[in-house]
Amino acid sequence: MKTAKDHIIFPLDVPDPDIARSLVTRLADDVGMFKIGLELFIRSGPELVRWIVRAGNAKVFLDLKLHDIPATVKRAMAQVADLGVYFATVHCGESRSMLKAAVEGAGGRVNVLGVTVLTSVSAADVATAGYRDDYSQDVRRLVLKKAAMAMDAGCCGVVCSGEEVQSIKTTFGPEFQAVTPGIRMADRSVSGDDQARVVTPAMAIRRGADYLVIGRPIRDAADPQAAARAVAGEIQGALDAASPKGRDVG
Ligand SMILES: O=C(O)c1cc(=O)[nH]c(=O)n1[C@@H]1O[C@H](COP(=O)(O)O)[C@@H](O)[C@H]1O
Repeated sequence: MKTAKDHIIFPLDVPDPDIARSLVTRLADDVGMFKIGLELFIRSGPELVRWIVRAGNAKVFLDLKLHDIPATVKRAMAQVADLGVYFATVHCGESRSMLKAAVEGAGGRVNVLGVTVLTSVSAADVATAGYRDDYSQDVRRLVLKKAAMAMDAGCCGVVCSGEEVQSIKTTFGPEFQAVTPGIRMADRSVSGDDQARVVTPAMAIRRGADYLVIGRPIRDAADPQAAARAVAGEIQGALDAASPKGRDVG
């Protein structure tokens, strides 16, 4: 049975492995998973990934967002799978064969998530990139299209924003995992924010998100532990309020 903190993925978006280790130590009781992204991986490599996996009581998500020709993605994902992490990412991109290659490379040893449309991308960005009007006017349609590719390829789920998560769950069912970044507390902003499609922790849970990726609101708080606990409290409130028949839009 998942507890509130198990829904929280904390990204170790820091440049220094010592800072990352100290955050892991401080937050291990308050979040369910640590995410290592490009910044830390480029600096510290697989050794830090192995350290966090060994450190124990939280899962590890290696977020390298692979995007290349299928043969290259397959070989890279096979290396990721060797590290013993729980989640890894590949961009949904334009080709189903790249997603299939990622799943093949994973070989059932790591859960592959397809990244649909980044939460920093707005409808205007989608229009500028040349997508058809029905996609730029409703980013959700593009997210659903990419999620369908991910499911067809055998991904365990997708990364999407809280604006699309309910449609993902309705369309692809409860087992298809929805990981939702772009999480912001209702009462506090983040300086220089680059996220475009954001929701609160309670909204994400009510709409069906399985996991919330929440970085700066915890990392930059005066007391990151207290901030993580506040997020867990809000998640618990939303879980308690959810009806047994499913969650509604909030
Ligand atoms: O794959 C991701 O984790 C991801 C996908 C996405 O669409 N948007 C997104 O923000 N992320 C990651 O989620 C985290 C968000 O951090 P904050 O914006 O600080 O909460 C960062 O580590 C991003 O790399």
